Amino acid sequence: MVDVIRVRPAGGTGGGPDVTEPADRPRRRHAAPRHTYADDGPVAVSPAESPSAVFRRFWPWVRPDRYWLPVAALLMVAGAAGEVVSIWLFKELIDQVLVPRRFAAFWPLAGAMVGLAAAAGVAAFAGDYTTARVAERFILRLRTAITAHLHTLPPDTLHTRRHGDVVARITSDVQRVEQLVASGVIQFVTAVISMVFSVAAAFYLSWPLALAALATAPVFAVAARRFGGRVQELSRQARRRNGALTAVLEESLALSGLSHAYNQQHREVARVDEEGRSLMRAELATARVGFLYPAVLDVLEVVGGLAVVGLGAFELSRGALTLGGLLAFAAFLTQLFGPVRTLSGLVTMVGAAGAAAERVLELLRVRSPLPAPARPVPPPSGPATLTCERLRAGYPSHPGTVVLDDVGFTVAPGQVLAVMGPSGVGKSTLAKLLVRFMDPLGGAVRLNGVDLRDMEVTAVRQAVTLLPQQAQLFHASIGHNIAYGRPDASPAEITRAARDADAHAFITALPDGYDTVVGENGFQLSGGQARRVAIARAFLRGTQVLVLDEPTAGLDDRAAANVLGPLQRLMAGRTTVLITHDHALARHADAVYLLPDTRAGTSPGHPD
Ligand SMILES: Nc1ncnc2c1ncn2[C@@H]1O[C@H](COP(=O)(O)OP(=O)(O)OP(=O)(O)O)[C@@H](O)[C@H]1O
Repeated sequence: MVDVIRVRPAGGTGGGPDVTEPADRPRRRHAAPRHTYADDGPVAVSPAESPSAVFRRFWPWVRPDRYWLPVAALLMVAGAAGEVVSIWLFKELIDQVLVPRRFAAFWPLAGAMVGLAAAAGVAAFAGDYTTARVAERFILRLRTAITAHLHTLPPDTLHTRRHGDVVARITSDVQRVEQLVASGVIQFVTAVISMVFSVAAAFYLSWPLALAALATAPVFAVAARRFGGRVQELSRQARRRNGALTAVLEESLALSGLSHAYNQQHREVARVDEEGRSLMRAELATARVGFLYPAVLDVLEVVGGLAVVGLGAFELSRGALTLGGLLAFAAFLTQLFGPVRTLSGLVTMVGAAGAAAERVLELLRVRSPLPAPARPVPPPSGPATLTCERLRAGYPSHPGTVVLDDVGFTVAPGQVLAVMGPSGVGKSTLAKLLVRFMDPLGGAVRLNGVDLRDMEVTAVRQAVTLLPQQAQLFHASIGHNIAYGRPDASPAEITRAARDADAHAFITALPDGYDTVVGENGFQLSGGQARRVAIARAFLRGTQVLVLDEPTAGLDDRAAANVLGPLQRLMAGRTTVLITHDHALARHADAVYLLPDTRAGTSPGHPD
């Protein structure tokens, strides 16, 4: 029997907060005609962060491997030190074998050089591998942490972002951040220690030459500062463009059916091309500055080298230095420039990684709009009564616009309440409130009298199952999709749920039965089949409260009739809110609630 509980006129009186004054009347947004894809440029700019703030913020993900950082640095320094010592042996080779032509001294020196090279090679290999391990483990931890963080956000918060851009931040931006806080640190420490070694050795060999070689050092420092800052600025653009390209690509592939149907493939190609060009320009601008820096260093290196050779010739002529000493000095100079080059490379890398870090941090700063309760109440275990009390709801993206106002009803255990109303009246918004995907602006949703806001979001979902409008299937086997809400379910339980949902017959007719992989979003299934798989999933979960959001939407009469039986079985004995346009389906409810229409100038709610 269908019993109309209540029909409320638009902006009605009594109960809810007063929104009847024209000036205060909730506004509905009317989207202006739009012919472009997005009005916000590629993706939003993330706030700038100082390198030290970036380092502090990411340290927790480096921390578990903090002892490996000095180990890696030491191994790499050992490798570098081996090279310094081998240069020293080379000096001895010249001064003790070549100049005095004493071949007997050759073998011990040659043996020492080979042994040293092998030891240095092993140390360098171990250092590089340890660095790579620290780096990869950091990336893994951070990526997992960001993903976990994103999953604390309700779907609407996540959907306001471009998914492709989020993916770019979790993949390529995270990789760059790693260079800054893990491998970058090791490289920095190694380069500094190697530099100290080389400078000390150079001073030991000849302090006038060492001073001449270091004369250009201040110019290096100034150049590093200027180039580093510029690279960071340009990298910000490049990272944003990279996010935008991934976002466009993702959207373009997801909507390929639409572009084919409307013969707009060329426009999708053009969009990707356009974003690709923007990215290319940004990357080339960064590369120009990034590559100019080593070129400037090259000139400085030549100037330093010439100063050494000029002064070295003088020192040689007055006998203050041996030929071997001069050649060794020249070799040290290249050793010295090695770390200097590494450090200068780090300058541009820090700039690029800093820009990526800002984007990752911005993502980590997004907070869930659903506050956690101070004293969480556990979910009801037995029969549940669902109550909506003077519910008022709107979206933060449209402040001042009220979608639902003064919505009130009670659904007793085992009852089915059909919620109806014209398109856009807020039916799906109500569904989101009932599973706490969002909180109301006013009023409350209660389960056995407990406000959903007093429960952890996970507790709410332990008690309430939402069957969304779209079947939402993973690119996985049917069995996996059915057991998604209860991964511990046995094959027998999965089969029973599929039988209850009238899905068993078509599943067993598929080539691999329950192991058939259904493709992204279940594209290998018909709409009705996908819907029945989703119903089986809800069966298996078996919560006391069900929220069914348009379970027959998009199905033709026959497919809708096919899901009717499973739906009735699913709803039996459960507290159910059945949101629907479908009068045939609503007839199976115990009562019907017509959602009040808050839209200006529209008539009171009638079911379509
Ligand atoms: N995430 C959102 N952010 C801002 N506004 C939203 C959001 N989702 C829905 N709205 C707005 O809320 C209003 C109600 O939308 P809702 O999807 O709840 O309606 P509905 O009754 O389910 O419509 P339909 O029957 O067509 O599915 C619409 O005006 C819509 O524009």
